[in-house]
Amino acid sequence: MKKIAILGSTGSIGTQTLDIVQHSPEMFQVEAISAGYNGELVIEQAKQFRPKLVSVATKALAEEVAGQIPSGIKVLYGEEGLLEVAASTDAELLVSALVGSQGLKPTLAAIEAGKDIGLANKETLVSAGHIVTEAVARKGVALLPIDSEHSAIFQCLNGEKRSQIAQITITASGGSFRDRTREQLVGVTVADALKHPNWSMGAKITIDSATMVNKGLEVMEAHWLFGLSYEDIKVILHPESVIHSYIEFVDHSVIAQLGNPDMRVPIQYALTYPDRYPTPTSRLDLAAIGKLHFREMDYIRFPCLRMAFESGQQGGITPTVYNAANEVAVARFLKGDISFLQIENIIEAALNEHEPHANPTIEFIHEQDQWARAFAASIRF
Ligand SMILES: NC(=O)C1=CN([C@@H]2O[C@H](COP(=O)(O)OP(=O)(O)OC[C@H]3O[C@@H](n4cnc5c(N)ncnc54)[C@H](OP(=O)(O)O)[C@@H]3O)[C@@H](O)[C@H]2O)C=CC1
Ligand SMILES: CC(=O)[C@@H](O)[C@H](O)COP(=O)(O)O
Ligand SMILES: [Mn+2]
Repeated sequence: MKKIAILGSTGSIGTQTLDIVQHSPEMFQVEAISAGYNGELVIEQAKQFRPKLVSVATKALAEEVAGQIPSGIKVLYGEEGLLEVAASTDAELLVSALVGSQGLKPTLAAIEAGKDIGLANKETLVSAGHIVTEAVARKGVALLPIDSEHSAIFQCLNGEKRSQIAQITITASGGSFRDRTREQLVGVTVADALKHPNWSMGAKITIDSATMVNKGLEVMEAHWLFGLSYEDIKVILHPESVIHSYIEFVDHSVIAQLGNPDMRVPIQYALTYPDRYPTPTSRLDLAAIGKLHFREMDYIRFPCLRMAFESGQQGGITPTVYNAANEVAVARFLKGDISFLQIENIIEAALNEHEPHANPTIEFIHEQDQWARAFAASIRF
């Protein structure tokens, strides 16, 4: 039985992780879970999965939750609660599925505590890739990708030598506004932006898919996960999200990983790696699908992807700034405070304003993350 902990148990990845556990209860034991503000759901999860530890965002909610779940389950809150869920229990593996760079500190704490990581929270690697990968190597833990594209590449790499990769190609669905011109993006609504064509995900990543920031974060995530230079990472538009990504090797042989768009497949693979077991998902029927489509990526239509490549290539503190500015810009868009196209204006302004800095310490990363957030929040149009 594998003992796991989940950061973000009430989110899209968190609930799908618990769905996997529910499907194979003999395989997993949930030691600890963390939620933010969804008290009702975390109470239900605590009753069903009986973890030893639950954490929520605030003290008031912790008190409310403690009164409604079986006695004996410890309830914590805030950053201390996240750190305890990540690092303090007997869990062997942490599913890191908070949204945003708030996942960085608890994910690092879990690594330092010797736990394997199932990584959904890509912002952690974007914001502090060199710190996270150094800690992973020093502690000898496994960093197992949950993000569908990175799970695909990881699966394609089984038994292959990384030195024999010519390039990897990450597929992008194009998000909710794939077929609109830039002119047609003026005045789009939050509700429209939240309609992803293929995946049901949290609000922040769904907006990131529409701006193509998600693909930008994934390019930087792939750089750190697979040790690839940015010249060897390509992005292609693939509207169906059936090919999750592929690798071309030096002999021009190409290996791809395919499947219906369902995150429970990569989540379970991270939980059970290197073994595979049945999942409660549907089988891929290529004959029924008939055709798959591909298009060259248009970096003028999607400037956030261009800025992501530039930020990754600049390295140092720049990806931290790109990510933090985007997090604030997306929150402002979701609140109705700015328009869709102003998300990219905010990222660009933060990148222009920041001072590049190579090899930042974790303290400087946290400081610059805060600087970029304050800057992105201060911009008026
Ligand atoms: N969803 C998907 O299919 C995919 C997601 N990812 C990545 O996985 C991560 C999670 O995404 P997703 O599951 O969609 O996001 P969701 O928004 O659905 O879930 C986020 C989780 O984080 C919790 N949370 C948010 N704010 C706080 C806070 N201040 N304190 C404590 N907990 C908090 C939420 O709690 P609550 O709801 O209780 O407030 C929720 O459990 C992201 O980094 C995303 O990019 C990667 C690939 C696919
Ligand atoms: C499911 C998953 O991994 C998401 O990150 C997905 O990739 C979003 O889709 P697009 O960013 O390709 O629209
Ligand atoms: Mn993805």
